[in-house]
Amino acid sequence: MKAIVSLNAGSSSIKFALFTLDDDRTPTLSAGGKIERIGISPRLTIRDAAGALLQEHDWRDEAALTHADLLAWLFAWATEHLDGREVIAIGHRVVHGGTDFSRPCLIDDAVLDELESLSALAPLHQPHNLGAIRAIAAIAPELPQVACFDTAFHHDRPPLATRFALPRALHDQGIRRYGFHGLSYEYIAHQLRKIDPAMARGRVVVAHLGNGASMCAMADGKSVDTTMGFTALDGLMMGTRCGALDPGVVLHLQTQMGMGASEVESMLYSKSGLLGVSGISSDMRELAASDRAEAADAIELFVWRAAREVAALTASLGGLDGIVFTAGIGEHQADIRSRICQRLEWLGIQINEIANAAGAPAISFDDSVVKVRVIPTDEEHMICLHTLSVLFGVQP
Ligand SMILES: Nc1ncnc2c1ncn2[C@@H]1O[C@H](COP(=O)(O)OP(=O)(O)O)[C@@H](O)[C@H]1O
Ligand SMILES: CC(=O)OP(=O)(O)O
Ligand SMILES: [Mg+2]
Repeated sequence: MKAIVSLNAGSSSIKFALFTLDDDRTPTLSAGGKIERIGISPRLTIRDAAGALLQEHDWRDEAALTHADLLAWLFAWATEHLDGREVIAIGHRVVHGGTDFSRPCLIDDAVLDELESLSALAPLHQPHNLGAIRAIAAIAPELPQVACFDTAFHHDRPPLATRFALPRALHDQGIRRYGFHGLSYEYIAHQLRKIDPAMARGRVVVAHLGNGASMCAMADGKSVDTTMGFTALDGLMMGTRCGALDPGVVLHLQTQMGMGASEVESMLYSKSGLLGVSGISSDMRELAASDRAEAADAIELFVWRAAREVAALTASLGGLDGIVFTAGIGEHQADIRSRICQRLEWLGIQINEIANAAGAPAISFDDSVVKVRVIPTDEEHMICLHTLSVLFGVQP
């Protein structure tokens, strides 16, 4: 049986899925899993389509294990467990597509070189995405690999939303707001159309709150604005990233405090956010379980910034009909959802605390002006559909 593999290397995780194809090329999930907490204490789980556990592994306190180490482990596991399935292509999430890549594409050396030149704009992601592609090309040079871009969903936003108030020439050189998490937003837009078509046609803010976090303002399922910009540093506070920051701080760190560019980069990408403010962890579950004041400060800032960005995106949309929470924190941490919504009551949001705590899919009261939903994201599914579209020309 033919199969497609989707690989999604995030900043703190590698998610993957194996889909088998029936005769008319419809994909069915066969197994999927994730290695999470990379850089802290990696943990792997692989499940079959029914959710039954196939494999579990804990690399306790092995913070030094890299994405590449863990990928090698995963290949070895996959090779042993393909059970006669023939992998016909691998689809990858590639975080940055720059100005040129507005749709998924087959990867060749020229594409790889161009994507490599964008690595500096996504240092927590692009090197892992491209590293996986190169590793697979070395083992199976004939196997088609497809790049699916996080930036593509935002490509057709109104031009205003892509512009920085910088000299015009810089925009033309590609220094503009791109936006990320596009595969997740595209999947949510598809799901929302099925689950709640009226809301899908309206003005919706999708809050992708994971280790990386951003929000997308969607009108009729299309991105009109988003919180991330030129890089995945902008916007919300994240696990280890600062989010929106007065650029004067960067100048001050360099000119007055003598920090070099790479030191500043490492501070903004890897030592800030929840980790930087709490001094405890980048992992929201750990902070929620902590009774230390620093953990509470970090969570409060995360919530406050999130509520502020929902309001900003509401201005971009000219009003708000719905909010969708998704990704690790958005799907699983009811208290964070509740606290963000409480700060937005003035917008007409009435959250049903019982439904929210119970993990229900709709978490606002029926008469809430703004409807609030939780929809689990599935970037791997979107990657599979895009890979099929590149191979066989069927649009997702
Ligand atoms: N049940 C859960 N599973 C995964 N992540 C969770 C869960 N509950 C809370 N989280 C939080 O979600 C964040 C990870 O989100 P995720 O979307 O998996 O990240 P990534 O950006 O690496 O894809 C962490 O802060 C984690 O603590
Ligand atoms: C773009 C981004 O921040 O991705 P992730 O959430 O996977 O880190
Ligand atoms: Mg992610």
